[in-house]
Amino acid sequence: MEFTKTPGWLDWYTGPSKPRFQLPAGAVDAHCHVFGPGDKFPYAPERKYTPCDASKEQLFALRDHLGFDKNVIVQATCHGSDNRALVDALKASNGKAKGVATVNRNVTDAELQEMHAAGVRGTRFNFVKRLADFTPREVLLEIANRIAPLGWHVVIYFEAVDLPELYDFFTALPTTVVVDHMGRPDVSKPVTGPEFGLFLKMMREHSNIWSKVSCPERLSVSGPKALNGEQHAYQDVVPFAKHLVETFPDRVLWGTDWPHPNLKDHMPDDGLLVDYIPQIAPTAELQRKLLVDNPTRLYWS
Ligand SMILES: O=C(O)c1cc(C(=O)O)oc(=O)c1
Repeated sequence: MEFTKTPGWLDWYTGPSKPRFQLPAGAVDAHCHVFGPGDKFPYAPERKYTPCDASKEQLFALRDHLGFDKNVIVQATCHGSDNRALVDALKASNGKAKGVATVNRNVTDAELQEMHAAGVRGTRFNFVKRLADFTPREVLLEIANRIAPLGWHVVIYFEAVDLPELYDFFTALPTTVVVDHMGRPDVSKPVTGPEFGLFLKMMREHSNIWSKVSCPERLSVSGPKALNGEQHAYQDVVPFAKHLVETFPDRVLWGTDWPHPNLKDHMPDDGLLVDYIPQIAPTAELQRKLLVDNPTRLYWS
């Protein structure tokens, strides 16, 4: 099938730099995606955007170039609940990738078992309105109760303004819960303010809730951008991510978010995104927890 990219689509950055920051041995890129290729794994009819292709081979080449050991591949909304591209990538990874799928209530136990065997360890619930249609809470809870016995967790993606309304649902989930991209804080507001304060309270009071401290390139208002050798990118996001890493060192994950769906402003150099990490995890111990220990515990044990 032939697909036409969403107008204005930015393709991922080719020829990323070699990071100056040397990743610790066993580091995991714990949030990245594969897109298609569309002629083999068609994009879902209900998708909200049509991306460029981003294959498993290209993802694994990036992993090796940046110095990561493994990947956690997260089902992208452009594939809906058709997890074939994800499962194909997991099976081709020689044990070097685990996955987070998107399932609906019609998924069978046999399908869940098959995904588990391929390396899926979580399911993703999306509350970002521009990306996914609304699913009733009772359906999501039903899915969470189905996947819990497999030892899977739930990944949630939402915007900070929606947290007050979603708070009770999130904190009642029966599994480990991993928040994508810090719950998308408005970084022009203070890190000590009430909006991020609610997110911090949720993490403080619920030890099953984890956060990915990823996507500064999405959240930053001030920049500077991770381009042209910039070693101090996305200054305005640093206090938010650093606070989470230092306060909850055993419940944070980091990922590139390659191939960076729906960026409108610029496409970062992934090598420089890796160079952003020591700004938010300033010690070797914090870096090891963020990049090695935490993702290994959640996905490989
Ligand atoms: O902010 C986004 O547009 C976005 C989209 C997706 C997806 O479409 O799955 O995943 C992400 O992690 C981020």
